[in-house]
Amino acid sequence: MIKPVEVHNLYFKYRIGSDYILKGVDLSLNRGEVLAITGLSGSGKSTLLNIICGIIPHIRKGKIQGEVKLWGKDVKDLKIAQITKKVGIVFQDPDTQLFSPTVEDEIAFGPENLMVERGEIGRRIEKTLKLVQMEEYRCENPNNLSGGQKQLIAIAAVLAMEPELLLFDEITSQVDEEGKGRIKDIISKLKEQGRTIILVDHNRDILELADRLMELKDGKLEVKGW
Ligand SMILES: Nc1ncnc2c1ncn2[C@@H]1O[C@H](COP(=O)(O)OP(=O)(O)OP(=O)(O)O)[C@@H](O)[C@H]1O
Repeated sequence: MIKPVEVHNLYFKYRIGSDYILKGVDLSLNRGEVLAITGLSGSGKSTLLNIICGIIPHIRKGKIQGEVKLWGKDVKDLKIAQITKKVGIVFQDPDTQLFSPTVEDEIAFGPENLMVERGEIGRRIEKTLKLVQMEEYRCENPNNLSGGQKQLIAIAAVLAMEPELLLFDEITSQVDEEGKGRIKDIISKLKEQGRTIILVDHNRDILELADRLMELKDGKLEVKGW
């Protein structure tokens, strides 16, 4: 079966800053697998996720060597719009991801860009708001929500695009304990649905949801736990 992600001997350095951040990363992810990645601050976890979703090198530049394949295709040969259809990323800070006047508009934005039909967008709004248990906030301005609630909306907005691969980059680091619990429940449900996920996190409860745990250390991915 074609793998969603295959990375082989990946080296990467930013234009500014002379050292390589990634120094021979190998990674193979199966469909339906939940992979967790840990590592010290600055070890390159976000950099790796940004390469997998095409932000690097399409938006942020740097020097990449090695192979990165999504569903068997080299990311170099894919346009960012092609990657966005299949790979969704949620960042640590929801404020970088929210900009619409209402929660509903926010969730509709991604599918609208993907030219999804109006009725289907409505269904996706209902489905994702239910999953993150934020139905009563549909008409709110996202700016009026708490940090944890904003993160739930950022998750819903990405899920509404129905990506085949989800990347969660420290999505619990700016939310309180209740928010962490809710995000844990959401990831559990996504796992039950057989979604393919790479999550970077420091929260043990979240990491334990993964099928596999790896650590990014000295520029390489190592098997860390189970
Ligand atoms: N746009 C950039 N230009 C130059 N250097 C960068 C850029 N973004 C990140 N870096 C550097 O690359 C290294 C890896 O950063 P990255 O954010 O990938 O690490 P991380 O493991 O995700 O860290 P954290 O856990 O703190 O989020 C760090 O030394 C960082 O300062």
